[in-house]
Amino acid sequence: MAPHAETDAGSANGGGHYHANGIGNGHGNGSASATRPKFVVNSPNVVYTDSEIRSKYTYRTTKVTEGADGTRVVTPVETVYDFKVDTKVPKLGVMLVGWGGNNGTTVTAGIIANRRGLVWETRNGRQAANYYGSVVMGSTLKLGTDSKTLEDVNIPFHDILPMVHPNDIVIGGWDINGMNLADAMDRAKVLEPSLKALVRKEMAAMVPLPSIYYPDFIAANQEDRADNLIPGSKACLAHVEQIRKDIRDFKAANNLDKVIVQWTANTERYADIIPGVNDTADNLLKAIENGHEEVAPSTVFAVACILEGAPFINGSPQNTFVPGAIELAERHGAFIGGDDFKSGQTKMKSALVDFLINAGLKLKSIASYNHLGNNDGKNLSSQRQFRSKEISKSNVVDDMVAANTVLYGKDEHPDHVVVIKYIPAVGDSKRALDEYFAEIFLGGHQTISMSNICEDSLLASPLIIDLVVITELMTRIQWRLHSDGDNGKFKSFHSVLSVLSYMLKAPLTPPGTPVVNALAKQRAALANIFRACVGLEPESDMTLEHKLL
Ligand SMILES: NC(=O)c1ccc[n+]([C@@H]2O[C@H](COP(=O)([O-])OP(=O)(O)OC[C@H]3O[C@@H](n4cnc5c(N)ncnc54)[C@H](O)[C@@H]3O)[C@@H](O)[C@H]2O)c1
Ligand SMILES: O=P([O-])([O-])O[C@@H]1[C@@H](O)[C@H](O)[C@@H](O)[C@H](O)[C@@H]1O
Repeated sequence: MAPHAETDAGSANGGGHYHANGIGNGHGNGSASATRPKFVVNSPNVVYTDSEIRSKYTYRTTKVTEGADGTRVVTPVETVYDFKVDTKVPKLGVMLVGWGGNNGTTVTAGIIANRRGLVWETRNGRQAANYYGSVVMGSTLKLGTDSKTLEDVNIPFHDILPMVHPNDIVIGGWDINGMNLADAMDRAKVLEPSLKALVRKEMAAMVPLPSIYYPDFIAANQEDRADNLIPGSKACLAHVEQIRKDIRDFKAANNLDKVIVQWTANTERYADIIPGVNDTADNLLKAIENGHEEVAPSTVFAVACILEGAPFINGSPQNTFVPGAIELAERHGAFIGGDDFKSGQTKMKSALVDFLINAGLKLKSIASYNHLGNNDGKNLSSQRQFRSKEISKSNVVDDMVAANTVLYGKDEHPDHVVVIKYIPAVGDSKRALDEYFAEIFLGGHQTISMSNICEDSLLASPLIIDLVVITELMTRIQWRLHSDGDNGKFKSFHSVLSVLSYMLKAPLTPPGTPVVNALAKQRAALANIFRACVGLEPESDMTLEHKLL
């Protein structure tokens, strides 16, 4: 049976415009246009204009100090902020580094399928495109309580503030392999043939831009892919300038208002942090100019994006953001975020460990094994690249353990092993086997064993979308202290977007600030920051209205 839905991309997409290295319906948002909010907050602290939402928000925290006699003194603290949200949703472009990979091809096909409302045949019947797995497009958050029924009123997460719709995102990018996206989609072996048939024509027109390739940073087994290269095998200013030009050209060719760059290329080995080389912004720029061999391709991309003013997100575990890169981002007020998409096994871990430890169950060991057969797994079969992943997968429990001093003494923590094996036969359908072993009441034990088949790219692709949509929104949110007065200067959030942590295994945070890995806390932070931008209190789940009756 012929797949259901048009196969002629042009008509199906309303005469969509396709640019080399980019897709888009050409009728996205056009130039930025103000988007009407989905609800109106009835408060003297919230003001709506044609182009902005302004809110006065009282942030309530609790400071703890040590009293003279050792007693802890706890003091409620209030800080009043002014938030300003630009409600003009831009025409957004995303450039993926590693566009021809499993994630890159899958997310591209997924956006095309959703944009065109595709339905395709599978062995289980007809399947419609969706954005399941995206917290922005697939989940809701509580707005408040119905004044009559006292029932929760929940809204799509996407509706809390004006956000880019993924269907309108124009995608392009780079790859060291020159295969067009349709053939690369076949190579990835992720999607149903009937879906691939419907997007093939559009994807065949997309060819990744040549990229930089420094062989020592990824597994040697990746060498046979490297046929689409910018000349040069180590960092240099020419590489930075070429990437910056590629971003400018992509933006102009697609009539974009903004471009965000995301690394979904192979996992690199860690770079050594070397004083005088990558420890400061100036040293890093000098090291690139001098062709220092310890500067990774991902760091060169990060520097290029920072200098070009394009937010850069690292979806892989390597230490792309060496201290010099972070300092450079802060100097330029450029947004960076990372590291390593939190897609399957680790996402489960960050929820389960939170549950066990907060239930007072003493987690004693975690054994995390998985095998997979895609190219990511092939690259990770090399020890130095695996080590990058082992670090990001292992540190995810640290904050939850450290927070419970009842269960854990100083420097005490569960045993934790991470094993990843490459077994080509299973392809992108990663098999994760986990065992959680905990001590319970009176010397008892609880052992939780789980098998988790994570179809890697289908779990990671929605995260790529969330990271992009939320990062773009963050470029339109500014704050100031209310006490600064009407002439106070508004500022953006810190360059390091720790608000992205829900989507990432090893959240990058502003220097000196703590890392939060607990999944529920990460999501609450995201939702409550956006609630604050429309003057709403954090959702406390106290529901006193249902208790003080
Ligand atoms: N569930 C997931 O898929 C998941 C979860 C977390 C993290 N990640 C990370 O995301 C990344 C991509 O995963 P994938 O499954 O798409 O891998 P993949 O191997 O299929 O794709 C990576 C692509 O990057 C390209 N590439 C390598 N070096 C490059 C460079 N310097 N410039 C441009 N392109 C380059 C490769 O040719 C390949 O096409 C990996 O680092 C992986 O560890 C994936
Ligand atoms: O996100 P998650 O499922 O915990 O971790 C995954 C690893 O288990 C897998 O081996 C790797 O190939 C993916 O890139 C991803 O990092």
